[in-house]
Amino acid sequence: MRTRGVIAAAHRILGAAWSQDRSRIVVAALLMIGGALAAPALAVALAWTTGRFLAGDRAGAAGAGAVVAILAVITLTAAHFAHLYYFEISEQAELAFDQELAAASNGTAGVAHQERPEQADALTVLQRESRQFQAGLEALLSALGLIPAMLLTAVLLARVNPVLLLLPLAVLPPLFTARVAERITDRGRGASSEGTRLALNLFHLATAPRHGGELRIFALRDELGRRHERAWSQAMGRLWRAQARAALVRAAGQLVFIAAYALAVLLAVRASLAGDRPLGDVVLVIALAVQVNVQVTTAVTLSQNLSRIATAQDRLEDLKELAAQDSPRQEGHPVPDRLTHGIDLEAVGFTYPGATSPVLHDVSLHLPAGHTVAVVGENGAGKSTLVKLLLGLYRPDAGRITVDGTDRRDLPTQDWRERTSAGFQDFVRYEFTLGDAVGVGDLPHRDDPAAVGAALDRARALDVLTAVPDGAATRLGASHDGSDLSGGQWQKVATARAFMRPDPLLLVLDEPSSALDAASEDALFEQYAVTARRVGEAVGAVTVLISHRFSTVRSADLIVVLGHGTVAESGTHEELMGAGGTYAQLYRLQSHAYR
Ligand SMILES: Nc1ncnc2c1ncn2[C@@H]1O[C@H](COP(=O)(O)OP(=O)(O)OP(=O)(O)O)[C@@H](O)[C@H]1O
Repeated sequence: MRTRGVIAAAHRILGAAWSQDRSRIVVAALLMIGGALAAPALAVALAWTTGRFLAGDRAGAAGAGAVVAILAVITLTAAHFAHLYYFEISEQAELAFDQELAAASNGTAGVAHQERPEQADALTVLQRESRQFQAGLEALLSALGLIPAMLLTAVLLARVNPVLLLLPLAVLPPLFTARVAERITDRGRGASSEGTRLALNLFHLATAPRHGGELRIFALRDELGRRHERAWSQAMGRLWRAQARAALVRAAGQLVFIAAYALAVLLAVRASLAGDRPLGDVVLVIALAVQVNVQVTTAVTLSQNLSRIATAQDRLEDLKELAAQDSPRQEGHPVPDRLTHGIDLEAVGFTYPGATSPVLHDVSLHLPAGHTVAVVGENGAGKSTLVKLLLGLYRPDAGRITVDGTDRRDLPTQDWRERTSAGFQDFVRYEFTLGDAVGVGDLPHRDDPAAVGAALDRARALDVLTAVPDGAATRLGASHDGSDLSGGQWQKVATARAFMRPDPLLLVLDEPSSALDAASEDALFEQYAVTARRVGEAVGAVTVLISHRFSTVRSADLIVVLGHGTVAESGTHEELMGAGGTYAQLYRLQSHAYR
């Protein structure tokens, strides 16, 4: 057990809760302590009731019985009332953890850390652990009640017979076998997880509305049903066998405690028959011995929970440390108001975290200020990677990128970000109102209907506004009972978001028309050319467009063809056609296909 880590975690949880609302914590702690002490007190009251009853003291027995009832109510309800007091505070602990995790995850300059295997794994584990933090305060408050309750139980048992102090030792075998059983069940879960995943996937396939058409056309219902049943029964068979073995192991451990329990009761009975102790002691031992089992088991579970929280906390700190190595640059060379020269890539090379070979190598390019640049190349050529480097989401491993002669890394990250905009290929579907889903592209103007309307117009997406029931106020996405958009409509919203910032120095559109119909695509590119010209003239912006449609890229001022991770060709449409290389071949191929 990592005692120091656990103490640090406990200190942190209590400290945060204390600073939020002392009085609630005090009341919750008192209720937990009261509830926990009521259990051994109940055993005493039972013994007392028995004694009074045997003594023929009816009134005394009735009074003691009333105390039993009151203590029983306290035992059963105190924890629930305590929960009402600490519930909100413990939810806050989870929220605080989630926020810290989100900050560690997204508070960096780039996104590379999220892809390094060790950090990606830590993130996945921490996302699952977040619920633990909500339970942390409850665990601590329970521990606060448990300690005096265990002490009181020990004192009461020792008074009957000091040998009974050995009872907690009898709880250890069941605890040990419970852990072994848990491991057996875990292994069973692991062995059946592939089958369970497959079965769930088949179930999802068979029930998700969007698969309905295909399933009917190919008459796959029964076939899926058979596969689902096979996968499910295979997985459940394994799990059942594991659980049966685990139950046997658990029962073996419990037998040890049952033997010790019987022995303890026998000791009390013998002392009572010998007239050394009152008969009430037998009742006391019967009730207390069960509590010893509960107390020790709870203590171990609580310390395991706290240990898990401590581990999660350590992981989060490690993640924060690693993320801090890539913290956004706050100061540096000021970002120019307008570009006069442009953006240069000088022998840039890049390898994804965890990958063995570079995606880009020796890329040298001049992207002139105020010009439109089109990037083309086959799937996986590195086009999206190139624009992510330009946007500063990844850092080049080799070479550098300069903005009007200044290394991009010397520009304050936030200032550079504010002068860039992008429509990504894997854009986000924000389930906000339509207005917000567009407006967040420029937070200061998020609530400005004119700015949102203009962005929608630039993206040729005004039809989305009229297609939804409440215009810009329509909540988007399935999670709101709102209007779910089509794939093309979502893409139009993403492009409109990219057009929100009024004067970007770098505007990137990565395949903005992949989901659009032909008419929408033409309208978008027509409007894109207008926007590119406008920002080019206004601030010398460089607009970068990635597209597989050669007819749309031909009008770009510069066309860059990527191949084998580097620049294969670059020039204007006319120059590249004249050179008769890859571009010319592909262009002819596409125009031939269209004809
Ligand atoms: N996050 C990532 N981690 C590791 N490898 C990646 C990652 N993203 C892309 N790659 C790899 O880098 C290469 C270039 O990918 P990229 O997305 O830049 O290509 P692209 O030219 O934009 O392709 P497409 O035309 O299909 O969109 C591919 O081989 C891809 O598998």
